[in-house]
This record gives sequence, C-alpha cells and structure tokens, in this order.
Amino acid sequence: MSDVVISPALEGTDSSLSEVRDWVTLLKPRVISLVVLTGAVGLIVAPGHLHPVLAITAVLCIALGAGAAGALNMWWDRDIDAQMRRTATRPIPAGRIAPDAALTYGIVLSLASVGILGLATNWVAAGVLALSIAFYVVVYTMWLKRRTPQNIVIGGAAGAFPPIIGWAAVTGDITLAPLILFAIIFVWTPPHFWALALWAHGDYARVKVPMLPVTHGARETRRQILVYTIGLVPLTLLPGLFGFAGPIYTAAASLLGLEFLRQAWLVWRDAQDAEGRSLTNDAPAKKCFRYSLYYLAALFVALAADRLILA
Ligand code: HEM
Ligand SMILES: CC(C)=CCC/C(C)=C/CC/C(C)=C/COP(=O)(O)OP(=O)(O)O
Repeated sequence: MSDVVISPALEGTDSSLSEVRDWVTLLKPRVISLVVLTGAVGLIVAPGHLHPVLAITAVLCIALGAGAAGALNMWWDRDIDAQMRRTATRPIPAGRIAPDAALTYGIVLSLASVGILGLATNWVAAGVLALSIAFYVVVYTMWLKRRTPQNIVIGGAAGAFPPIIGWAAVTGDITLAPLILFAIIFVWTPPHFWALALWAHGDYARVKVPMLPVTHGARETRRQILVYTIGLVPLTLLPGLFGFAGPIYTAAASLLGLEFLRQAWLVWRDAQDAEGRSLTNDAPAKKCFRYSLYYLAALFVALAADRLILA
C-alpha cells in the first residue's frame, strides 16, 4: 500500500475549495434550482421579448436574491440549526463561517440582486424580488416560523413570487396570468413542506418550532396535505381555462395532478398507531415529498414547453 503525500500547495487548494463550497451552501443551491426554474418559466411565458442577455441576467438575479435570502435565513436560525440533525452541519452552526460574515454576505447579495435586476429590466420586477426576500427573511424566518403552525402557509408566499418576477421582468406589469402561477406555488408549498415535516418533526419539536405535526399531530397534518392537494389540482387547470396555456400543459397538469392526489391519499391512508403516528417509518410521506419536487418542476416545464412548441 503506498502512502499518498499531499503537498502543502494542494492542501491549500483543497481548503479554499471547501471554503467556496460553504459560501455556496449558504445560498441553499438545491432549493434555488426550483426557484430559478419557476422564475425562468414566468419569463418565458410572458408576452413580449427580452434580449437574451437581459433574460439571463434576470434569472441570475432571481437566483442570487433567493440565495441571499437563504443565507439570511441561516444567519437568523443559527441557534436552532445547531440543534437539528438535518441542519447541524451547515457552515454557520458548524463554525466554518462567522455569523457576521454571513449577515454581510446576505445583505450585499440581496442589494446587488435587486439593484442589478432593476437596472437590467425594470423596478416592478426588482420591487417584487425585494418583497420576496423580505417575505422569506422577515415574515417567515424572523416572525412566523417560531410562532405559528401557519408559518409556511403565510410565509410560503415568499417562494411563490419568482414567476411574477420573471413575468414582470419582460412586461413591467403584473396581470392575472402570473398571479395564477403565484397561487399554484402558494397552494403547493404546504403539502411540499408538511410531507417532509411528518418525518422531520422530531427535530422541530426539539427546538420548539411549532410546525403542524408538532402542534396538531401527524393525523391532522396528513389531512391538511390531502386538503391542500385537492385544492391545488383544479388551480393548476386555470392557465388552460384562461387561455394562456394550451393542451400540452393541461394534459400534463391533469396527469401530474392525479399522481399528486394519489400520493397525498397514500399519506392520508398510511398505517398509523392510535395517535396517528406512522407505522411505516413515514415511507408514503417521504415519497410524497420527493414527488412534490418532481411535480412542480414538471408542471412548469410543461407550461414553458407548451408556449415554445405551440407558439
Ligand atoms: C416556506 C416555504 C417552504 C419551506 C418551509 C420549505 C422547506 C423545505 C425543507 C425544510 C427542505 C429540506 C431540504 C433542506 O434541508 O434544505 C426543502 C427542500 C426543498 N425545497 Fe422547499 N420549502 C418551502 C418552499 C419551497 C419552494 C417555494 C420551493 C421552490 C419553488 C422549494 C424547493 C425545494 C427543493 C428543490 C428542495 C429539495 C432540496 C434538496 O434536494 O436538498 N421549497 N424545502
Ligand atoms: C426570490 C426568493 C427570495 C425566493 C426564496 C423563497 C423560497 C424558496 C423560500 C422557501 C425555501 C425554504 C427552503 C424554506 C425553508 O426554510 P426553513 O428555515 O424552514 O428551512 P431550514 O430548516 O431547512 O432552514
């Protein structure tokens, strides 16, 4: 067996690489990917034309703004993140990034994303980006998250703004169509998050964050997931009914919606003990959470495909 000798120069590269990785982690890159997709689709389906360079700049600003909001969320939540298994290794609780540095980073990136978007497109889009950052950081993270189980119902609006931002970047205004896209993400968020909270509730209970499964139990959470999903599916048919999406989107929304209903139904029907706790290690809830991500991505891709193919 040969010993691997790492030269000091390579060690340096290694540590600066992991430092870069930590700064990227602060932006919650995996969550951002779906935010970027919904924002980009808002931009694609909006009537009118934006120069490709400006369109790419707008999408990058949405990503940067959402990432900055994620960094500010992690700065504020560093105390509870340190105590939750899922979040304890994040850069701030693990001591790899100083809280003050993360705060500065989040503020600078927020200002930069809003400023650049305003200069590159218009101040309606930039204003909605600023609003969504404020909604996620102030309304959800600082105010509602630790106070009420309705935290993600109200605070979830933050993540529903990106299609409006994309649309407004092209048109400079906000009409019924982007508001419907907002409503779809708004109603999608509770089943998305509560499916995860069903099996992560131990973490939330430990840090006294009043997520629905902690305050109202697993059975009520399953019921709410089903109720919101039943509300969501007809909402996703509105783009077709209002004439800004065609048959590709409507067919996709129907099929994807039926599967989401089936997943939510299986969560509701999951084998439970007397208190409604899962006897299957929350297998249906885990599947439903994963499906929620696939669902929203596929729905928005179908909307864009409809517009690009049938245009
Ligand atoms: C207040 C509303 C929301 C809450 C509380 C929430 C919560 C969560 C949580 C706790 C996770 C687990 C992964 C992690 O540790 O980061 C997660 C994953 C995810 N969320 Fe949400 N979410 C919300 C809204 C959204 C929205 C609006 C989107 C995009 C449109 C989104 C996209 C995603 C994606 C893509 C993942 C998977 C990340 C991965 O693969 O690790 N979420 N969400
Ligand atoms: C344009 C813009 C600002 C978009 C961002 C909006 C957005 C996607 C918000 C929700 C994302 C999310 C992972 C929330 C969870 O926060 P949490 O604190 O409950 O989760 P955690 O415990 O994993 O930190």
